[in-house]
Amino acid sequence: MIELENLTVSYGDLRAVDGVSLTVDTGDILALLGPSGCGKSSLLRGVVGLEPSTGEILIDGSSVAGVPVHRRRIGMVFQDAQLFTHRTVAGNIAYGLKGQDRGTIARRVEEVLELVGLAGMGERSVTTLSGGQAQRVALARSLAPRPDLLLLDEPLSALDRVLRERLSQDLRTILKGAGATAIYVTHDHDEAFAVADRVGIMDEGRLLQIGTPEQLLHSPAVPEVTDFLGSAAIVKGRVIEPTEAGTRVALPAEIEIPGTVTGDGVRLRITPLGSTGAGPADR
Ligand SMILES: Nc1ncnc2c1ncn2[C@@H]1O[C@H](COP(=O)(O)OP(=O)(O)OP(=O)(O)O)[C@@H](O)[C@H]1O
Repeated sequence: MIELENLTVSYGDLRAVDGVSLTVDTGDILALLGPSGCGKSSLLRGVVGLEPSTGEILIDGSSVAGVPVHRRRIGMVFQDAQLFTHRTVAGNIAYGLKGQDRGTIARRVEEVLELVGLAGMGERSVTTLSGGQAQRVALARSLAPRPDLLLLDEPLSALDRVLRERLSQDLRTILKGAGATAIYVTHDHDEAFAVADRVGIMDEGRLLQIGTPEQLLHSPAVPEVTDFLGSAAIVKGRVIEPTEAGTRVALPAEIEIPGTVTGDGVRLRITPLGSTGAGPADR
């Protein structure tokens, strides 16, 4: 379990993170969502120890104060994969496993490659990978040492929209498969809702509200949450079966949407909600 108590990260007079307190249970994924400059990356950098911070950071009840970055057992995945180009895929993943015997390393590398959907690609040069594959390798590299906490800073934002949507689904499956406790930073609502169990909305260094997508949309704590998320309705759909084209889902015959509709109809956008565990919903 990760607990932040009154975490503050300052650059001179600017409080980029301003007294944030939150908890992430073991195995849960929290997305931090907010406009550019609200302090999301600074929060991650404070937690991992790349920026000095005040307040408490507890991992499974123990404070990480004074623990150097490389001893914190925290993995990080960034927007660009930041792979070592002179190493193979397997060489990149093995990097975080130094000190273990070769057989153990080889087994773990295969295990995480399978987890991220790249089984058998260990000997490939990383320079031959697509952007999406490179991010999967970066994720595998971070997961390999079984970190207590994984921090992901806009890991999909360099990819195109279609790939981003597909990978956000996969990412949730991968993180859940690894049993990872994760904080996932993004400015994309759909991505946050697809990947996370709970979402925290940040603005100007403060955490405005933390909750499930339903709680944020239906019971916003402050008007700024609605300003940022916009109005949306969550309509639960029941998953019937997978089909060749996707998934067959039953929706209620009539749904209520916010606002007044004056035209001929409405267009709906479908966002699977990772947090419900109940399958796709219509938003
Ligand atoms: N090294 C730094 N020195 C001074 N100010 C900084 C530094 N890094 C970030 N800031 C400022 O801190 C505030 C928060 O920045 P941060 O990068 O944490 O926000 P963010 O929400 O991650 O933004 P983005 O989504 O654009 O990455 C911003 O006002 C930014 O200008």
